[in-house]
Amino acid sequence: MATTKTKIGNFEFENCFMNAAGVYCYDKNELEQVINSQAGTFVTKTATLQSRPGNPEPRYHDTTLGSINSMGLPNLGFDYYLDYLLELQKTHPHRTFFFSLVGMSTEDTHALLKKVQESDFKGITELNLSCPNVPGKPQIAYDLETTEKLLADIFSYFKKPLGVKLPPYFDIVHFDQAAAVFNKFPLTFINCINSIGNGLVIEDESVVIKPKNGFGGIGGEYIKPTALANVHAFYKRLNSSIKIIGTGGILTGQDAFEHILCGASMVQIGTTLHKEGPSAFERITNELKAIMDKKGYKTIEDFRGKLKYL
Ligand SMILES: O=C1NC(=O)NC(C(=O)O)N1
Repeated sequence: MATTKTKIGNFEFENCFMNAAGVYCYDKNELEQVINSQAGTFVTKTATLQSRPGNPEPRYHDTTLGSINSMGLPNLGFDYYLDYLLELQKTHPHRTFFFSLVGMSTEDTHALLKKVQESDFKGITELNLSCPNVPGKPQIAYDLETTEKLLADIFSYFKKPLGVKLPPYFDIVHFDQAAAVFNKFPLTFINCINSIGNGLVIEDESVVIKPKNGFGGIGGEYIKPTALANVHAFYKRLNSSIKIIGTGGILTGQDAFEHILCGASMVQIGTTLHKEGPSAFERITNELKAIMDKKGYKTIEDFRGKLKYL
C-alpha cells in the first residue's frame, strides 16, 4: 500500500494533505476537527496583530465549480493562535503545525514575526503575501521589489522555518522574476496559490457577496490549471531546498496527484474542505493512494515533479 507521507523542511508529516488557510481554521473548535481528521497537519487562519471582524456579510459563496470569498482577514488575533499552538506543543509534542500570519502594515508584519521569533513556537510560519480582499491593501507579492525588501528585513532576525503564501502569477517573465527573488532567501517553502483575486460571480442579476461590489477571491475547480502552472513553474525555478505547497482546485485524488506531479510536497485543500468537511481528507487520501498503487508508486517522491512533456 502506498504511503502519502511527506517532508517539509526538517519536518515529517504522516499525510501530505492539510487545510488551506481560511478554511476550518478560524478557532480551536475548527482546528481540533482538522487535528482529528486524516489531515497531516493544519494551518491557522491568517492572524493579524489585533483581532479583526473582517468584511460585511455575505462574504463567502459556494458555486458549482468552486467558491468566491471576500472575508477580509477575520481572525481572533495573533495571541489567540499563538497560545493555542503553544498548548498543542504540549498536548501533541510529535506534531508540527503551521501558523499563518500577516500584518496590516509592514511594521505590523515585523512585530508579528519578532513575536514568533521570541516565542517558544516550534512549528512553521506561513507569511500571507497574497490576500486579495482587504480594501485598499494590495496583494503584496505582486510587488516584487517590496517583497524582496520585506524578506531581506525579515531574514535579518527571523531564524525559524518560514514560507510564503503567494498569489497566482500569469506571465512567464513574472515566474522568472519572482523565483529570482525567492531564491535569494532561506525559505522553507512557497505555497502556490492563494485564490485568484477579484473575480466576479453573478446569480440572476446580482453579485453574490457584499464586499467590494461582489469582487472576491476565486477558488475551486476554476483555478486548478493556474494552480498547477504556478506549482510547476516555481518547482522548475527554485532551489530544491525550497519546497512547494500546492493549493487550488483539489477535489479528488487525481487533482492531488497532478499537484504532486508538478512538484508539490504538500497539498492544501480549501473550497472542497469548506463544502465537504474534514472527511474530505480521508476520501482524497484514499483516492490518491489508489492511483499510486495502480501505477506502482510507493511514496510521493517516486513521482513528485516528474511531469512529462510532449
Ligand atoms: O489570503 C486570503 N485569501 C482569500 O481568498 N481570502 C482570505 C480573506 O479574505 O481573509 N485571505
